[in-house]
Amino acid sequence: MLGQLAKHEPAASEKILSVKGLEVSFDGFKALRNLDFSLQYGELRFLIGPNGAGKTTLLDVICGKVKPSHGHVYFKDAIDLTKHQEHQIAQLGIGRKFQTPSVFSTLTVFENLALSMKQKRGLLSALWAKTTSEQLDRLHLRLGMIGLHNKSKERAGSLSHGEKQWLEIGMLLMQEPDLLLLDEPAAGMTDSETEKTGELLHEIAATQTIIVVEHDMEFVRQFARTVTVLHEGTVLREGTMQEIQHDDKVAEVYLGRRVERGV
Ligand SMILES: Nc1ncnc2c1ncn2[C@@H]1O[C@H](COP(=O)(O)OP(=O)(O)OP(=O)(O)O)[C@@H](O)[C@H]1O
Repeated sequence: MLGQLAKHEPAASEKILSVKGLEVSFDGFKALRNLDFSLQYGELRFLIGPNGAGKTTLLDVICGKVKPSHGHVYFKDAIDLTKHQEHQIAQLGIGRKFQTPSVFSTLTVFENLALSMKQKRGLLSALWAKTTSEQLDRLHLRLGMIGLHNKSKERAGSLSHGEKQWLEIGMLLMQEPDLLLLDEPAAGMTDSETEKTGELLHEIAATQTIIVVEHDMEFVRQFARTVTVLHEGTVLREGTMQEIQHDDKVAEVYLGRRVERGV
């Protein structure tokens, strides 16, 4: 069933995102400096680095929230995202999830997902319009993926923090984005919720591409394939977690300091 949702079958080596020479300045302070970064289809990429390294700013540029002073961000090879507005970028197939879940708490889990479906209708008509069987299939598929099938009729406000996060990921998935940008998806979760979230990310990466900004190194160690370390607005290192953990420079600027502080 998952395979039916894959709209694009690119070659394994094809890039979905290519960031070149990116620079972002806030009142003269360079939050990103000459940053190059690329991502292939189906990757689950973790972005790590010390506070202020530029991780959130990079996601903000990709989704159009922040415009760079220099550089380009190419999506699917030809589309330069720096030339598009935030809502256009969402329509092009990039979904962003912020750290705090924002679900409609008085609506049920099912209604939250139904409202998020990619459609031209307005919010109210979307809620009352008849759901087609194809849409129902998609809704049930996503409900299953996020582990909330048995809570579909419960109000979102009554869910646990972790369940709300999964619902929001499910809502993003209903938009069928090709690229998902997730900001600390496991923050504040219990150990078992964190474990489930990691498994969910791997399941999503079977058909879509994901960038995760993360500070929880245990989570990264357990679930990361490739890790990019940002430092002072640029890429310091990239590799497997194994490689990153044994890198002296990364230890000096980030991981070593975290160990010393017991984080
Ligand atoms: N809107 C803004 N105005 C001014 N400075 C900003 C703005 N947004 C970010 N910055 C600065 O840019 C730098 C990079 O911030 P950013 O939030 O991207 O880092 P980060 O790696 O995500 O950090 P953290 O892990 O703490 O979230 C920081 O020094 C931050 O203070």
